[in-house]
Amino acid sequence: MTTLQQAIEQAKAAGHKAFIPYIMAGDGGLETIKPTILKLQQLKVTAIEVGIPFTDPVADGPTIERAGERALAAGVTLRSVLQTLASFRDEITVPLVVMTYFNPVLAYGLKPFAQACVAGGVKGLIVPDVPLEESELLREALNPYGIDVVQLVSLTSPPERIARIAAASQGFVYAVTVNGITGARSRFANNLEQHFASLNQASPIPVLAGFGISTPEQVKKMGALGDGVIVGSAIVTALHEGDLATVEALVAASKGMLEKSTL
Ligand SMILES: O=P(O)(O)OC[C@@H](O)[C@@H](O)c1c[nH]c2ccccc12
Repeated sequence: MTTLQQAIEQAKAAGHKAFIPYIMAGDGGLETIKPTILKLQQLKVTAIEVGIPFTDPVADGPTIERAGERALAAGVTLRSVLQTLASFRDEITVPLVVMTYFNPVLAYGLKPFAQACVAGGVKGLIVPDVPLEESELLREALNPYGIDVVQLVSLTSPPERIARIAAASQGFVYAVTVNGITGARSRFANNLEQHFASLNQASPIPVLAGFGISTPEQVKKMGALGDGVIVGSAIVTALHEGDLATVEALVAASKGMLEKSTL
């Protein structure tokens, strides 16, 4: 079992759902990366998805797109993020999952990228613009360094494709809960139960829901469909506004600490 999967299984064994916050690395400047990661680690999140700012973030909605623009304006790059992670590597105990588009990785070179990930304590990788058919390239480059390559399943994937994605994914399966881009949603499709039931059955590893989840109630509801949730835009907004109470409430919901459900 990989480190990432282990962390998720530990949450499960404690009676919790996994909670993975997404942060835009360097939103607020490179120097914010360390305190942000250490704060989230202190809140006992399961893992942290570290987003790399990119000029053409095709899967991202306005919240993450703007956060990326702020980080890019601050001069943040894939290389400087990985160097920053390496600078406090000894203090990182939570598994980190880097989320980047493929172009910066290609420009870096797969092997130097893998080595820089290891130096930064990275345990997993999400590259949304590399489809299943091309993903072997990433696994070949990253797996020798103990880094998982997480695959995304969309709502429209047919059962046979779901099975192949679940078999190839490592650490967990990222089940996208909406058709479209990242960002808070007030409503979700009503066939999610059915979709997750077949996904849970097809997957030998944990299944986490992500996209659109932005309130403690949604964390509870979507977490219940599988093994946990990934929350991006709501976390990015809260961190940008310095609103730690919201971050804490989202994490608490994954641990069953919601006081009253307003579902
Ligand atoms: O922002 P949301 O709707 O909470 O979705 C999670 C998401 O932000 C994060 O996992 C992510 C950010 N950018 C991505 C691109 C593709 C897949 C996933 C992501």
